[in-house]
Amino acid sequence: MDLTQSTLNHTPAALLSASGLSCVKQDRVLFEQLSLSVSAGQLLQIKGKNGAGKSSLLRILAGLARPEEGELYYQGRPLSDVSADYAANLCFIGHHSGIHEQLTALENLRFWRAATDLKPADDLALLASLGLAGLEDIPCRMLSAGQQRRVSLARLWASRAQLWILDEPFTALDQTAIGTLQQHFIAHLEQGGAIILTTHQPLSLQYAGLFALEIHYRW
Ligand SMILES: Nc1ncnc2c1ncn2[C@@H]1O[C@H](COP(=O)(O)OP(=O)(O)OP(=O)(O)O)[C@@H](O)[C@H]1O
Repeated sequence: MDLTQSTLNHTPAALLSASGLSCVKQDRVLFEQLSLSVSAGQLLQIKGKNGAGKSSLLRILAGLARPEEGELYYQGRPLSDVSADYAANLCFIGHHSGIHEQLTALENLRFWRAATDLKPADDLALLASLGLAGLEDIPCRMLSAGQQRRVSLARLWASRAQLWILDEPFTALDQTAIGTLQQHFIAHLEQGGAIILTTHQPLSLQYAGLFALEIHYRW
């Protein structure tokens, strides 16, 4: 089983790299000796069947869970030494939308800006650009699944983080929204950003810096 990207390195040129990662859940080894790296301008897609361990890997890469074995490096330095810098330069959006359902779309964005120390900006215009005009003041629990996902993803337009880690970002989105998001991915990558994501949908991006890593399901 090849769980090592061909571009692997831990030099400062790599924004995030990992070596020898292993993860065990419920006595099942999801993956072991997994190594990867992502640099500015690169998008790394984590592939694998349901239950293979993609979300578990993303949580480890985001610093939200610890691997059984292995090391993570941010800009060539052990993640544990630079965790605050890493967190400040990371936008993680997990499987669930991560929005507060009792709050409106606008309140969610403002809450998130405050929590991440971002300056106030024209969130009404941002929400309108994501097809949410007229829905800004409705509690998010009353929005559709795709609309809630759009509110969640609005963070990617507001964030200054260089690294995005996204778990199934296209879930519940219609084709228009998927197209808008993919264009935004390209713009982020062209500006020196980096993205690690999972998706069960084929990526239709025309971009040179795309890489993939497959986690093979293990019993
Ligand atoms: N918190 C947990 N406690 C126990 N087992 C867990 C936990 N989280 C995940 N697992 C198990 O780990 C395995 C991998 O789960 P994970 O969510 O990483 O898979 P995935 O590849 O993202 O799947 P999918 O494509 O369905 O989203 C599953 O068998 C799951 O039951």
